[in-house]
Amino acid sequence: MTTSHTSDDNSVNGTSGGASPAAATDEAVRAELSRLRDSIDNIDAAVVHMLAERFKCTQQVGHLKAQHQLPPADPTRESRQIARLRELAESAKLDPAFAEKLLNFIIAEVIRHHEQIAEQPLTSDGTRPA
Ligand SMILES: O=C(O)C(=O)C[C@]1(C(=O)O)C=C[C@@H](O)C=C1
Repeated sequence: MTTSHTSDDNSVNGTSGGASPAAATDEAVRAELSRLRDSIDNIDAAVVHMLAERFKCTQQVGHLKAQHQLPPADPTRESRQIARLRELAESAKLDPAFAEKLLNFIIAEVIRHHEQIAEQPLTSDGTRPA
């Protein structure tokens, strides 16, 4: 959406009296921006909640791996995840390179957590503190 303003148009800063066509356009732009930002905020909240759930799962994986002396990283699994995510991204019209970078970023953090868990000393019952 584009808006053309003349050089003496000061409706953007709210001093035009509010009745000019430009002021009405400005209001429509502000309303559209606000509607889109509300959706962005909802999507960001969903992303945070989904990531929190993912990290709850990977924390359990970290404990399982530490308990059974399995290495924190599994490059074979990662390759499959990346190939799958790139395909999903393509069909969703999302840049596959971006999807891959994002997954690698998340996995790097998970591996860091796995390493921290493995470094924690075992408690008397043979488990590690959550
Ligand atoms: O599936 C595993 O083995 C995990 O530890 C989880 C996970 C992931 O975050 O998806 C993290 C590290 C591994 O290299 C592969 C995958």
